[in-house]
Amino acid sequence: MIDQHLFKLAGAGSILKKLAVLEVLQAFLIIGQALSLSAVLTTLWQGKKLNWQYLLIFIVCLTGRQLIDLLKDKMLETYSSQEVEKLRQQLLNKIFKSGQSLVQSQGTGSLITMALYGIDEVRDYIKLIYTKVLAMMIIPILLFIAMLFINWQSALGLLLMYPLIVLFMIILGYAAKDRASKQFGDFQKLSNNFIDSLRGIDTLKYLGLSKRYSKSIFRVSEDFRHKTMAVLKVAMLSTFALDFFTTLSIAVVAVYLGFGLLNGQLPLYPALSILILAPEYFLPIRNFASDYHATLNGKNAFKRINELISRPMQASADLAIEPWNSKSELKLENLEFNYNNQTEIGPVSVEIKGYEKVGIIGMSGSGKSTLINLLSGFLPPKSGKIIIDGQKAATLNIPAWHQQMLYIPQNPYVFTASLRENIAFYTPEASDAEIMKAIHVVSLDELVSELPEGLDTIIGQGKRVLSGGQAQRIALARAFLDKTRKVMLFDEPTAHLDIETEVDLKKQMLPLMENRLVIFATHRLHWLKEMDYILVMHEGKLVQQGTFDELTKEAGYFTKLTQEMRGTKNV
Ligand SMILES: Nc1ncnc2c1ncn2[C@@H]1O[C@H](COP(=O)(O)OP(=O)(O)OP(=O)(O)O)[C@@H](O)[C@H]1O
Repeated sequence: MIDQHLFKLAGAGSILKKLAVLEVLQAFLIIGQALSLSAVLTTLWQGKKLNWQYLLIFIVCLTGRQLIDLLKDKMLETYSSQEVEKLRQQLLNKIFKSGQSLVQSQGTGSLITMALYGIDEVRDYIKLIYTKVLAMMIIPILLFIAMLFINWQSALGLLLMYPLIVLFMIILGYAAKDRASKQFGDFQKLSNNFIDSLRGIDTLKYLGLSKRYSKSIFRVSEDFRHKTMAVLKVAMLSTFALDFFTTLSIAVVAVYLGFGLLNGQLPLYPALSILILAPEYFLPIRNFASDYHATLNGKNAFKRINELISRPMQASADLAIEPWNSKSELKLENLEFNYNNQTEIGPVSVEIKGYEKVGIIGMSGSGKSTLINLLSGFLPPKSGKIIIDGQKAATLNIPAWHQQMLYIPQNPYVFTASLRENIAFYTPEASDAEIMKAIHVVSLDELVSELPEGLDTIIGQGKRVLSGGQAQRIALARAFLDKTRKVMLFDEPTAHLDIETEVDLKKQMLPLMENRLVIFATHRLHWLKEMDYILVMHEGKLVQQGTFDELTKEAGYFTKLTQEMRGTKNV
């Protein structure tokens, strides 16, 4: 019913001990409040003077109770906020460290939901469970003992109802739990679906499919609504059942006490004390039950977040590798990778040296991006050997390797930040003159002159949006500014540019590629002539490798591929 991880949070033991002490104190105050109020009412009933002493005790107990509630709230607010912040940090670390593999497997929407709403729900979950469970474990026991001393028959009567209530709560709790986890699953599906449709809104609009897609969102939302209603139905049913049973047992005890009073077998004071204590005796369990359903989302979110945090991290190798230089070597031996145990990529065996320019060519889906991702260390190989700088490594997920890499993907990300910050991404210390030079090299001068605040204009999502080609030129300008990183990984860096712009840009890019290791995946054949060595990919396999001249002389797949490409593409 309650996630055990909750009690394993740092500092849980200490705060639970403090809360337990406060609950015990509160139980005594409840007893004091009931006894003093009964004493005041009894003396008034007997026609005597108002007993100020008992009234004062009553006021002190009542005020003390409220103050303890306030104190508990404050302690829990501070504690839960601290703990969820740590949890959020751990989750974000996991997301950032795992990178694209985690985002791809979980979905962006689901991860956003988890890091924002999920974490907030965990905060409520911690607060509710910590106080309510303790109150339920401590207060009824102490009140029961007090009632045993006041009138043991009534105390036993009230006790009899307890197992029935607990049993009922367990049954309904299980029913609600099942429904709530389905509801949470739907919530994640809805988030992914929504983000997905927002991202693809242009395509949907152009294809005239936005209405059909909005129906699919409507269907998922409706599913979510039905599942939420199912949870609420069980929640209401259990609250009703609990209220019914507790009210019934209090009524039975009240009738019993009433007869005792009428027969003169029971004095007013104990009868009144029991009557005041009886609802307090059931209050903690009622509070727990009424909030239990509200905490189910928190429980599901907490479970999912813990699962994500404890997912094994992609292996990384903390090798101290030298900055890449003209003598450096990278050897891949039978490197293999597969997506979800299905699509096989590899085996790839290749030796890359110094400042070579290595082209990767192949049809769409042949595995070029996957090979680039393996070389960048963003994906972990399934098997094979990597030898970098004479050192063996199971993966290229090596911090020292990343620090020397310039990576330009097919769709470079433009951050919502100023144009200056976006361009000086690798080199925040770059001067405006250097940035302007980089802008000129990648032919972005026109864009800068159009922007109202020049380099200070905020670009990216929600601000001035750039075209695909402009985003790629920003990525190239970033690379241009950095003189220290010696490894360049290009994944079709000019895919969004028209051929004229590309030819212009190529002139600027070629000097940039000098004295660097360049790995360049491309569809465009004219780049291949600039490469020292070419890897030819076909259906996930490295089918040929060699220099441009060697490959053109061989009657292999490369010749067929280039012929096909010449027939369809500009070269
Ligand atoms: N995240 C993924 N999950 C499952 N399969 C994937 C994933 N990414 C790529 N694939 C599959 O792996 C194969 C190689 O894809 P990859 O993106 O490496 O090809 P590519 O040559 O770069 O294609 P393109 O030129 O179109 O970018 C394809 O069959 C693709 O469907």
